[in-house]
Amino acid sequence: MSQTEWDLDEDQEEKPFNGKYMKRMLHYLLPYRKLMTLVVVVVFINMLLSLSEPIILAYLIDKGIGMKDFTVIHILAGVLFGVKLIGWLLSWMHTRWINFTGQRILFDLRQQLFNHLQTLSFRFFDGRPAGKIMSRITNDTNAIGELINGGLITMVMEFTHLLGIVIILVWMDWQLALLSFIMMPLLYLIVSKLRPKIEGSWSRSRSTMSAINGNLNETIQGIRVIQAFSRQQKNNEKFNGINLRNKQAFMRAITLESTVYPLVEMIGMLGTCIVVWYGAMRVIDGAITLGFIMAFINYLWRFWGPLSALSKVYSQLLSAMASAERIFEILDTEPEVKNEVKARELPQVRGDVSFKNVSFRYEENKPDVLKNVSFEVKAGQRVALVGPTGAGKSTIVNLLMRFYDASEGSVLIDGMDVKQATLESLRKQMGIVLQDSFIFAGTVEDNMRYGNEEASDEELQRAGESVRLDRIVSKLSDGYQTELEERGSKLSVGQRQLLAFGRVLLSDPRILILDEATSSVDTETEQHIQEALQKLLAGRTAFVIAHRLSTIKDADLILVIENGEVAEQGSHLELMKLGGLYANLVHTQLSMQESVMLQTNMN
Ligand SMILES: Nc1ncnc2c1ncn2[C@@H]1O[C@H](COP(=O)(O)OP(=O)(O)OP(=O)(O)O)[C@@H](O)[C@H]1O
Repeated sequence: MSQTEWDLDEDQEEKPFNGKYMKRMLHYLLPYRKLMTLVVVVVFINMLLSLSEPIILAYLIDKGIGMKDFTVIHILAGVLFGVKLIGWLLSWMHTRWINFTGQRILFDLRQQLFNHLQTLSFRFFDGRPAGKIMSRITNDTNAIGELINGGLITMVMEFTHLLGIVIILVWMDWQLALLSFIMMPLLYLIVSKLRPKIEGSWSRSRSTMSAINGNLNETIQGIRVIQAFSRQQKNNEKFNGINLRNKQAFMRAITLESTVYPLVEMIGMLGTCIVVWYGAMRVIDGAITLGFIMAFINYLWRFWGPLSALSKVYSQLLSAMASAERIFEILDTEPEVKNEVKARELPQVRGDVSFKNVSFRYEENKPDVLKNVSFEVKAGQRVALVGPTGAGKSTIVNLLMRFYDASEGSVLIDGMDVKQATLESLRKQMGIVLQDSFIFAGTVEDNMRYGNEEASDEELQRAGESVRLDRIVSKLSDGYQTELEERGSKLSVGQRQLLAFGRVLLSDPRILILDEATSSVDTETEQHIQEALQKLLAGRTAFVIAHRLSTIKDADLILVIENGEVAEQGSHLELMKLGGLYANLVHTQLSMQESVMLQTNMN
């Protein structure tokens, strides 16, 4: 599935309320419970202060202006100012505290996810595009952070605010209060009918935006292939389609929203107008005072704010539920390959390796990729793994590194089952160089020291010289301190390979795994690589997924893998004598080489 398709097949944006997830989310608040209690108290006091304003105003109108009492006017104006000032101060405080805890919670959650992610086994990453995992760590943690922090406080604050207003309105005049709520059923009907439509359109707008991002990502990553195949026109059409869908979804959402909310406000206003009309008449009747009706109307104005805030928090809550489900799914995934309870440190190994009747499948209910594989390798031997593509060569080294555990049988190092060793002590003694070595952003030295930070400068220099990296480094602007970009894009394929050799040599593993590069480099670099390789392999048990006849011929043991089985094993001479699959492979390669040489000579 392409990135774009994954994005169009967007995860659900909202999920019904789930008490279990809510409890788990609230757990993240626990370390900050004291501060949060303080926030709730401050918010509550602030709400009381804010609710007192219309009443103060009413007194000011009735007792001050109405009775022409300047002392009351002075005092109440001062009180009003004081209330506003304290309110502002309290708001400043609780906003600061909420932001502080919000950031702390986000920090904790992101850190926990990142730490956990690094422990997960390859199988977890096999079936998930990197973009999706990244979006979980960024977007989904944000959604949860916003809810457990701002959202919950808003909920408490606005709910008590709303309750306070209703109580005051009923306390002031229950008949007038009932009259002002006359439009509520109609409002409820409109909002409950239209809100899902608005939310749905926004959700579509977001998911099409995500598809736009996915498409951009795929285009940037694959720009070489796109241009090489001249696919720009086709890509434009595809992008146009997604872009159009995004525009339409946005327009629908904004049209609905700009119709519905003014409508809601107008209907709300109708209720207020009825109160104004009826209240004004009662003021003239002398049944109520001017200050009273002013305060009453003021509370009515305030009524809508908490309602719309609560409806927003509600959708925030549902989208946080969807995010929580995705995040907890990652956090609840146990690493498949992990230290057994009785795992021991693997002592310094000699390097004997044996596979005993090992079978393996990548997925349950799928056929075995390795079938009953057995072989013995003595310490210091060089093993060449050869065979057609998809035969299972990489899978063998994956099991040796314990990236996956064998489904049946056992993998032994110096006679000890790798499952009994702690992962760290096992992998510390192994080194792996893949065809396209991953280079991290940082300096050449950082990359060299990746497996052994404590190495001395001399060791670093020596490793660099051994693999002929020093010649490349001396041509770089800052030598070993030259900054490399992510994936080492400034370096050529051959240079990246030599750097990877240097990195492994410095970590000095007892067992080395090497996926020999198939891509051709110029003869000089090839010669450097071969020389570096000899240095690297010397004195270590080495498994080479070999493509070059020269490497294969030099091997102490050749394992010919076919359809997940060891079809033949032995030395070059033994296998040539056997005249089987290996002999055939060698003949094919030799005749290919001859025809290339013939062609070169003819030209
Ligand atoms: N992560 C994975 N999930 C599912 N199946 C996989 C996975 N990796 C490899 N396979 C399958 O397992 C089989 C063996 O793959 P493996 O990579 O070991 O072959 P290989 O001999 O190293 O091939 P090549 O020389 O092309 O690298 C193949 O059929 C492949 O499709």
